[in-house]
Amino acid sequence: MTDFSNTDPVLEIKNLSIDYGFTENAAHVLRGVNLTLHEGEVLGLAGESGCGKSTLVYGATRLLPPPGLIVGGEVWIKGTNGEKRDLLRLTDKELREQRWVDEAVVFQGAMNSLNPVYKVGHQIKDAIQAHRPSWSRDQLQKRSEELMDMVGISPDRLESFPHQLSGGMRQRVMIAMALALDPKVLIMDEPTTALDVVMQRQIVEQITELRKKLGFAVIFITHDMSLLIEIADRIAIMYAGQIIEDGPAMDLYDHARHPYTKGLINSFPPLHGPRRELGGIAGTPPDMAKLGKGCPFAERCAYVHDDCRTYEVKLKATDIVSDSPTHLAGCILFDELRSGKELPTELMLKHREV
Ligand SMILES: Nc1ncnc2c1ncn2[C@@H]1O[C@H](COP(=O)(O)OP(=O)(O)OP(=O)(O)O)[C@@H](O)[C@H]1O
Repeated sequence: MTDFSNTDPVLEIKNLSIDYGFTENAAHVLRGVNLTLHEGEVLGLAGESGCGKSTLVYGATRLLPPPGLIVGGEVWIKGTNGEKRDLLRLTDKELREQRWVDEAVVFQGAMNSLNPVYKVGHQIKDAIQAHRPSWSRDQLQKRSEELMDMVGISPDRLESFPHQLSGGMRQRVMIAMALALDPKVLIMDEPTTALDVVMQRQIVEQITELRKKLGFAVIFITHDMSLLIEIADRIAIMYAGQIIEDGPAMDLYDHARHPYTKGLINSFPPLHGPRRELGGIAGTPPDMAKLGKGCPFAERCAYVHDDCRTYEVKLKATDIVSDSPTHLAGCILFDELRSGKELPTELMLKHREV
């Protein structure tokens, strides 16, 4: 786990807002999200189903299908030439040219998106050729073999059809394809969810290895906090379309600030360390089409009080309780702590002590 906060950002999402629908009934699914990914960093994005993780990354990469609508914000990406451009303001042609080169996305359920009637090699070469039309057949073959090798599959499997590969192998092929043009940013939406735990582990280890070797930065989406702590340098937690906590992975895991993060961590068994009783979070996330004022977690929060009903969630430093200046949280308790009120004891404890 490394601190990348001093390295240059490769991706900066600023104040991104996304609606589903455009009538007065539109659901404001993403509300002013800020997120920064630094060069070479693995950023884990977690939160319960429906909190907006996929909407955030597909919106930020302009891959969001209708009725999703970007209603505001900026997404600055650093290209391979070092120049920063706002993805939301590129023309379609510019977008096509930079996609796969600057950033690549491995979609949720990607392993099922290989075309069943073409051999794997054909599909990898096709993807490369779209961006490197002048490459010879030999060059395409060589790069495809290199990519298969990189993700731990024998290059002779280029001759296989997707159904001849296991789920884990198909997922690796998708990762190979995403890395084909050496992108600086790799976005992975639940890349291991459909796989058994052994395969999950192997894929996570492989991504870690490849990241070290090739130096790309990763946004890794999952709802599995235990898995995230294995791979991420930094973790951002989403709830009801907002980032409610963002901090160095270990600090966030050990000493979660937001009551929601605490509940989320407590919902998964730890991969290492002593066994502990699992909790969970009572209730369900709010209906995004009917969000009112105040903290959207208030209804489910054990520490809720009157002021939470009008509190406007805003990420702020929590260095008042830790020495990590980059650990941010959007919870009224920390504002109150600053003004002299005490924090509930459970929130002062390290997660391992709870
Ligand atoms: N096509 C759509 N029309 C209306 N609302 C949608 C649509 N797609 C998603 N939503 C809503 O947007 C919210 C965020 O969904 P999103 O898929 O981004 O969440 P997620 O955190 O990625 O969930 P998961 O972990 O299940 O993939 C949800 O409340 C969902 O109901």
